[in-house]
Amino acid sequence: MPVEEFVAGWISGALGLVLGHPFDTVKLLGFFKGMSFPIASIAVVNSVLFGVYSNTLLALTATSHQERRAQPPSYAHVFLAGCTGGFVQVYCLAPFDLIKVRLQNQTEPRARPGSPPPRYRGPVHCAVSICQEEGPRGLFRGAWALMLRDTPTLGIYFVTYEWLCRQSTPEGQSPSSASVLVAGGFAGIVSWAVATPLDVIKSRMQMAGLKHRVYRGVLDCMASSVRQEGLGVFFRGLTINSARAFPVNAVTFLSYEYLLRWWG
Ligand SMILES: CN(C)C(=N)NCCC[C@H](N)C(=O)O
Repeated sequence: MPVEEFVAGWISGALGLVLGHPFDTVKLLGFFKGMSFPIASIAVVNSVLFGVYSNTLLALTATSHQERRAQPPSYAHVFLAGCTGGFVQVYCLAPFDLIKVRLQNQTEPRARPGSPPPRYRGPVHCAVSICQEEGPRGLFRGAWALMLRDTPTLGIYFVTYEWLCRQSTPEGQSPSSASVLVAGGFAGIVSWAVATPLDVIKSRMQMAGLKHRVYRGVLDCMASSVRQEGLGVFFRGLTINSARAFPVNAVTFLSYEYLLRWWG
């Protein structure tokens, strides 16, 4: 199994995240809180995403990343490979994402005189506290919502990227840097626009019992949220998700492509 896509995914994920973290936490007035942790974690998650995506395409089309410019895979295969990568990366992402959301929801990162101490002192303390309070399975709170969010949207993510690259690149040639940046950025926007409703539900499931009531499942969380806040609740954070998604994914795809060209 070629490993270069896993390595390129790891590095490109870290580079993309540095750009996106302030956007990600501004939704919760957090800015740069908990940044060091996601760099390591999302780099690993991105490595799994791009590695599984590329190797699934290899299994479906018998073409390597380099060969795919001359023999482009069908969009059906790209979508299926993207969904597979999206499904598998949830197993890595779920604990990391839960810890990130819990830390970002702490508006008081450090104890201040007269104010209650923050619930979690950092990512490791957060993980240990969740395990002690809920058992290891507690680290996968919200994983179903994450799986429903990421599996289809990552198929859309890679299809959008491939389609936009092909629209701006002569047949059989590699896309230019500008094409990769634009295609990656819009792939991020389109996929996050589709993902936002379940992203809202996912975050509520992850904060259940702390900031939201405990839900009986994804559907209960959706119904309860609509009852209390209307259908608009599903689009909370859409603007910031989209503003963040363009630079993050433009850089992610550009660094991924260049690392594989350099490697290949
Ligand atoms: C809609 N979703 C969940 C995605 N498009 N995920 C893949 C992009 C991940 C990238 N590190 C980011 O944070 O945007």
